Amino acid sequence: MSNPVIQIQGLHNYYGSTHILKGIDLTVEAGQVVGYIGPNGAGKSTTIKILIGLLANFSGQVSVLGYDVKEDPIAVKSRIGYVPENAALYDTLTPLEYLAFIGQLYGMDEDTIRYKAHDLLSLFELGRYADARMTTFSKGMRQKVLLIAGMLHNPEVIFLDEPLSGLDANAVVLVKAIIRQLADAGKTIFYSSHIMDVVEKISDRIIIINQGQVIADGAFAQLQQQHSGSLEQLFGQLTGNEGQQDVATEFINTLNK
Ligand SMILES: Nc1ncnc2c1ncn2[C@@H]1O[C@H](COP(=O)(O)OP(=O)(O)OP(=O)(O)O)[C@@H](O)[C@H]1O
Repeated sequence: MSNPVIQIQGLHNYYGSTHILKGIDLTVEAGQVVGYIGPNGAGKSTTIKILIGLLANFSGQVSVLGYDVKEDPIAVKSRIGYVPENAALYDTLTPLEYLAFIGQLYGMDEDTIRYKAHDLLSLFELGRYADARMTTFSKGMRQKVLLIAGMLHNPEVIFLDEPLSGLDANAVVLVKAIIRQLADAGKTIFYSSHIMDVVEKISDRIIIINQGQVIADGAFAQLQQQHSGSLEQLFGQLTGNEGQQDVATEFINTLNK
């Protein structure tokens, strides 16, 4: 392996006495789209927060773009992009004001921020809302602003936590194309999502974690050599949740009692 963008060795993390991440080892090269998937509570967001220097209560070696995230979290934060799940936007601001705030944090100059923010908002069909307060924005409109905020400074590595949340079908197609083209241009995309058919289609590599451990890692075609079917089916087989039809029947039987 030549020049890894993300390196994780022996990563463990606890919340209180609960052991969440139980020895994660990963190396990610530049130009890959990596889908990081797993059941609710598996530890995906926790891993991403550690990778971006937001969470320091862990043991093990973690570096991004060659910077140790514990020793040098500021260097990491300034070079990566992050689109958080369920982010609280400062919604009394307008998109332009919010993006100006984010751009300044990244040291961008005001003119660049203004024209980029304006153009990027227009490309996401939010141009006419650029100066509107975000208090009235729908979930998808907020998500679009968050996506732009995470990429505005054109980072080398982008971490996306459930990036398609609330987006309409056209915006999903657009974001998928942006992710693909960014990776083709050499950027690294590390993202977590529960939308299996999208993960299946856009990831060069899929990493499945369950209860804080990596249980599968490879291109979709490689994973299929051991477990045939769609990613959704494979996910069910590997994470022990294959009987969802029976669970649904039991759910309805319980409703009918
Ligand atoms: N701040 C916290 N304090 C205590 N426990 C936490 C905290 N954040 C997360 N956890 C616990 O850590 C575990 C992993 O959470 P995490 O958010 O990383 O999961 P996830 O894989 O992203 O799940 P989801 O798919 O539901 O978003 C869960 O059991 C969660 O309850």
